[in-house]
Amino acid sequence: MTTIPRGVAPSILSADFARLGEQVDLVLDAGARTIHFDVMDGHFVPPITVGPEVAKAIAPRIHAAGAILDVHLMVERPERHVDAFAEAGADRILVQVESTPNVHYAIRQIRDHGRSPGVVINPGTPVDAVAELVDVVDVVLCMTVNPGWGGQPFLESSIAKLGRLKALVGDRAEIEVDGGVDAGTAGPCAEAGATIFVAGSAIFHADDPVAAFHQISTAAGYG
Ligand SMILES: O=C(CO)[C@@H](O)[C@H](O)COP(=O)(O)O
Ligand SMILES: [Co+2]
Repeated sequence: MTTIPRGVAPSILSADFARLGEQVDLVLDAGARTIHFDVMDGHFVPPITVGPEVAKAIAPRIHAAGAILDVHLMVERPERHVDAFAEAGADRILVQVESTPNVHYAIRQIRDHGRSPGVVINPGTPVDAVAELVDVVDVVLCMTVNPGWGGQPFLESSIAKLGRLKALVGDRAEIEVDGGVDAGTAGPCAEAGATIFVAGSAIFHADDPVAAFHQISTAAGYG
């Protein structure tokens, strides 16, 4: 496995898109080493968000800070989009196991671009769905809300699920959590085995996003 930054990964889904560069710089200056970028196509999930051109626009400032761009593809048939995001500067590309019959192929595409692959499972997807993929990815992301929107409450059943996922994954891949992560939920996720903590609204909707970043980092054990 390549070296992967652990800790809190701010999700720009909840940032002010009119000031996107400034908002990314704010969390990079606070110490974020992973910036999470949610891509939604209006099919796999109802909303439509951003694409490779926006990734390309923010990637240079992320890389200049020594951080990585973590692209979460909530799109049908992600294998059609891997090339564009790799060329746009994505460092890690996460594909949903539910989004394609060819998830192993998509992971191979990501690796062939020299990027880091990850696989994502939705709340309704059992951890066994990644059993044949753990050895070909760097990260397994466990959705702790249903995908598609920021600001949803953390699904408490995720803690027991993370325990089952950690038992399956062991030290073969990092475990990332995404959805409803805040200073209250990050600690239990860390105890259950998570090492990467995506947080959107808890950071960018906070009165003081930098303080929120530090609080969640401390709660996760990366303060
Ligand atoms: O992938 C997603 C949503 O589908 C996330 O990355 C959200 O951005 C998380 O937002 P919060 O739950 O932290 O507000
Ligand atoms: Co996400």
